[in-house]
Amino acid sequence: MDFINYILLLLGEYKSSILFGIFVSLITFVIKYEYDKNSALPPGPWGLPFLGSLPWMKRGDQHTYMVKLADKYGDLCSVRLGSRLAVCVSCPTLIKEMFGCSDRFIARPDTPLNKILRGYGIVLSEGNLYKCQRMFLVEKLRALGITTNQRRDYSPAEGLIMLEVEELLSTLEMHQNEYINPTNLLGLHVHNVICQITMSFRFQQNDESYGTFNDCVSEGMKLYGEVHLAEYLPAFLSSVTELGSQLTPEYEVESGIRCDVGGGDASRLGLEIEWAQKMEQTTTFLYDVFRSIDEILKSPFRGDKVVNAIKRNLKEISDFHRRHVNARIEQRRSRPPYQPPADLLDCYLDAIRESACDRGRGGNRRDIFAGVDKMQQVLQVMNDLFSAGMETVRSALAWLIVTMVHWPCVAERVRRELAEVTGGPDAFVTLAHRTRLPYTEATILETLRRVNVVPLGTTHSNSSRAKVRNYIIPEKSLIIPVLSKIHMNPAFFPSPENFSPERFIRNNRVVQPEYFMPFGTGRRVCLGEALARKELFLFFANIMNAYDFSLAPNAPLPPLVGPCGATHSPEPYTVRFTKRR
Ligand code: HEM
Repeated sequence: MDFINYILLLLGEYKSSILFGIFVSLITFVIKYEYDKNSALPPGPWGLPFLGSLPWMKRGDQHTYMVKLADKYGDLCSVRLGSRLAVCVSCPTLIKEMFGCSDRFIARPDTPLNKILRGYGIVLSEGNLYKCQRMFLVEKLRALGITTNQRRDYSPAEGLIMLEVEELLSTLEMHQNEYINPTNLLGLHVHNVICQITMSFRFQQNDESYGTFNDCVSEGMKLYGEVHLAEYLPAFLSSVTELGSQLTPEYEVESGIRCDVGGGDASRLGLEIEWAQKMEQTTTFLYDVFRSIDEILKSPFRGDKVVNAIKRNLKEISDFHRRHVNARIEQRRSRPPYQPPADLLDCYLDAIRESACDRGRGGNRRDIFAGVDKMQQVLQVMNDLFSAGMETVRSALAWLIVTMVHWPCVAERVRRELAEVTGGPDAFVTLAHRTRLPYTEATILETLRRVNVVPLGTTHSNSSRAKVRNYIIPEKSLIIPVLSKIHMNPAFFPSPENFSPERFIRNNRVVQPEYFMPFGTGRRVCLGEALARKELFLFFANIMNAYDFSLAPNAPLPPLVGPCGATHSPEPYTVRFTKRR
């Protein structure tokens, strides 16, 4: 009893010292725990508690930050983005190993933005749905002649692209000798290629709806590719997750043919706007804390601008697709069944009908929709193909004009090669010419390397804890392939700042090293790679063959670095096209 009293007396007397001792031990424990946890991770900066390294990342410039990290910590490093761990990989062999071999690294991260789409579509889908959809799309694109094999024979896809090339060349003729920004014009025709493939539709010149739609797709890519600070904060994450789970399917399909597109949409849009508003509030708050007022005022994505951008974006894009899908469903009602599909939309509607018939007959054919809402899936695939397939190719073409203005000697050599093979500026360049135009093709590859249209690829994630090079990567980390670091690494590309198409030519043939990966690599390699390569070749070679272009006298050269969201595009510039004789 005396002993207990003695202890209590001591506790009373040294209360503050004991509390202090407990506090110090706790802090030491937390630091040691964090240290032990982090010591198993790939090297990287510690960052701030809760925020990680977010305050150091400029919006629209995260790829530069990732490149700097790789310079400092090596080709496998880690960085905290708020509560999320991101692993940046800039070793091509490692990227191939991680993305190519198993299913472990092919998931997509569950960021709030991704949650809004709830895994529909192709870019963000996972698991069984992803596998079935990828196989389905590869097969259907192949049927249109869109394969990586260099086929010499004419394919339907080449016909669609050539139609747009011809239209572009005649528009350029109308604007001869004016200084124009070619980016939107290129965008219109690239857009038409993907519109034709997906829905047999094309925009006309001066179509007013095109301008708005085009702005939405571009803005969507920009917003999607940016790191929004608020996306990575735990408190915010939970509220967004709640919103995500409330989103209900807006399309109902019965017997595989009815598409009810009324109701639900407004409430879904409302939730997404609410989400965007919350995100913006938090982002603005953090900006207020971490950046100077000047910088905030300069940011083009402040305040209601983000909310309006996302709002307009979602509405315009979904309205557009909904109109076309509805019109097609109507059209199919009045046409004889079992006609060959005209485009991807027809392929999908056929698949929906077939699965309904199969179910009706009690069949057990594999369901390519893996049990998800079919019409929602179709619409999101269309959306994904539009976004992924337009902005990338348009930016690459706009960059090709910039690099040709920067390096006129290369442009001259491309034109010489084209003249020798095609016979002159009045001829059309086709895919049959491709193998005889190695310098032209190598110039396209060198542009993709030098400007990096998709500098950070698309973020992957790991479904389970993984060990890589003796480091531990906790499950559901963000895995970022830093493609721009690889393409500007002097160990792979000597004097990387120089523009030298010759690095892709050996014995007069185009050779692409394994570490050149502008379309990513592995299981989730770009689905549109073959289409993009055909488009880039046909548009670029034909423009170069038929036109000279130049900047206004005394105009500065357009910079080789431009705004970057999911894609990296050039700053606006103007050039004058003159028909070659
Ligand atoms: C210059 C043009 C293009 C470039 C540089 C490019 C680049 C890329 C890259 C780096 C990825 C990420 C791969 C990964 O996750 O590891 C990707 C994915 C993707 N791209 Fe492209 N792309 C281009 C054109 C296109 C076109 C024309 C289409 C449309 C048909 C397209 C559709 C897609 C799709 C659907 C994915 C997601 C694939 C998946 O998750 O399985 N891309 N692209």
